[in-house]
Amino acid sequence: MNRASRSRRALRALALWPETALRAAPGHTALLAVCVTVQAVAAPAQSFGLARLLDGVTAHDRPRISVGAAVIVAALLGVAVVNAFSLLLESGLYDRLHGHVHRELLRVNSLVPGIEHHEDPAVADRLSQVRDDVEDMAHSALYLMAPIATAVSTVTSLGLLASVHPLLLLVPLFGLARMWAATRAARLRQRSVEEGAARGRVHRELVRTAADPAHGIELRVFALRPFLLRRMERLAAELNGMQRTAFRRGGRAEALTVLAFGLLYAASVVFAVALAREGRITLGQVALVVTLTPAVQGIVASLANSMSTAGNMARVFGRYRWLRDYAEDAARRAPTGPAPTRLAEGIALRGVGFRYPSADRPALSGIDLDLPAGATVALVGENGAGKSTLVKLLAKLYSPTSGTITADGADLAAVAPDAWRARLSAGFQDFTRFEFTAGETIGVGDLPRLGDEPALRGAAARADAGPLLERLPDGLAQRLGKRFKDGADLSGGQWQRLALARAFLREGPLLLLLDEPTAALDPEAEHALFARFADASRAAARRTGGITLLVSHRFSTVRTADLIVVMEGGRITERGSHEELVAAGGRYAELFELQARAYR
Ligand SMILES: Nc1ncnc2c1ncn2[C@@H]1O[C@H](COP(=O)(O)OP(=O)(O)OP(=O)(O)O)[C@@H](O)[C@H]1O
Repeated sequence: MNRASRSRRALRALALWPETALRAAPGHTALLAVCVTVQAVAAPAQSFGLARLLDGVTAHDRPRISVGAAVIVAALLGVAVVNAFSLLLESGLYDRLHGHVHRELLRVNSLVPGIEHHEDPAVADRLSQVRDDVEDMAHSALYLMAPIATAVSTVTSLGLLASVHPLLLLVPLFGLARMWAATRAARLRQRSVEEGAARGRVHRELVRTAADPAHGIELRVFALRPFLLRRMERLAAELNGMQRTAFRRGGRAEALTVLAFGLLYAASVVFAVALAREGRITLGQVALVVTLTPAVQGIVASLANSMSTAGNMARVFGRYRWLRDYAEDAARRAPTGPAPTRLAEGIALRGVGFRYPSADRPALSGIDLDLPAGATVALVGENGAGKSTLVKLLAKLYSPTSGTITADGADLAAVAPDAWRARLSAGFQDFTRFEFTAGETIGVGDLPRLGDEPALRGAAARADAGPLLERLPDGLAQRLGKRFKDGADLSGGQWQRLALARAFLREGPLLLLLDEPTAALDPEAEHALFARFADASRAAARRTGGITLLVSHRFSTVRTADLIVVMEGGRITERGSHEELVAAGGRYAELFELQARAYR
């Protein structure tokens, strides 16, 4: 990308800075801008007042003395009032922007229909950077005030200095060199942050793994803490090294310009005194130079800071803008076709292949499979065979890299992902532990029925979670999660039953995806649960043609399915009913026999 288009992009990103503040809290932003303007004018106004006062005293000019004193007092009072008021405004502005940014990121993230973007390391790094930028974005309205203040005080102070002698404008002009050095230093620092993004992500992941109580047991059993610590230290040392180099390179030029600026500043005071000795300027004007020049130094410093803040904000909002464009583009490209309301024939996969963006081998190849309407289909196969990948393709979380999936002949590629997912329900082995109330934990499986107590109890009963609800002191209203004082903690199996109840809440889904959702239950409990569920869902399946796709390693459950599909290395190797597959004497029969023997 050339320099012109880079600048255009930076300017577009920069425009989002005030736009975001004004959209989140227009009143607060405008009032705070007025406050900082008053604060910025106050210092030069006091210098001006002092000059008037001194000249009035030397010339015995009483009106001039009064004007000088009035300007000083007004500036002092104005600052006092505005300081008190802006404290209140600042916290309100931060809170509003913080809420706005979180809502906006959630909105933007939910525009992306699939989860492929999490697999692309470049996209994942940028997403992680945007998440890290949230605090900067939440503070951005406050950061915006510094450039406003700087602009106002630059104009007033430079105007006053030029009124004494135009040559004095050389001092702030030299300040531009300082600004260049500060901007370059900030750019180097930022570049080192971006270059270290991948390492930073791994480091954060390691910290999360080490600190998450969920991993506490394995960390202790395998004595993993020192191992994790060594990895973290190595990554931290690499990151620190990159940052140190950037700081050193940027800092040297910045220090030199600070020194040179100080020397020029001293020269300007000597120059003003010389002018006064020749009678070309008044005593008040000397005082103006002496008191304003330190302020000018401050202004130049804040100009440099504002430039570096603006550079930082251009990058922060640039990344956010990229995410927004990416998500809006993904949403625009997503199909919009309607989803079927019932299935007469079923779902057909033809020549379906899939390769994860980061993988060099396909996870699925040449899958030809018919899932008949109303059937219960079990997927079996060893770890890594491709079962979960197939489930994710059916949920439209990924799109096949080759082949087609059709529902009653209609290509799923043309169906809006949200519309299709509204017809699905799903339960996974690595389910989410929503730390809401027990009722809500089930109810999020079908948001319109979040508060429908009979429906929640029905789903809980189908997942055999009824006795669990009875044992909870507040029943459906019981808060879950040990992080809350009144929260009940559940065992892995209990959490899993609630997740299963969530999957069973939606009435008559066209496709119920159950990817080892009962792995934490014992085989008998799993078998009993599915036998009961199959009875209960048969009537609904007849009505809507809904298909249940179950992934399980438990053959006592698998054998009850209408159709069993065996997968190996991303391909289907066998299919049929339990009896057919056992009679065929293939891999299924072998695995079934092995497991049956273990239970005898
Ligand atoms: N996000 C991913 N990125 C890259 N490769 C992946 C990803 N997820 C899975 N794979 C690979 O795809 C292949 C199929 O994995 P999948 O999870 O579908 O297997 P599975 O049959 O469900 O296994 P399990 O019984 O262990 O759950 C494996 O080789 C796995 O390493």
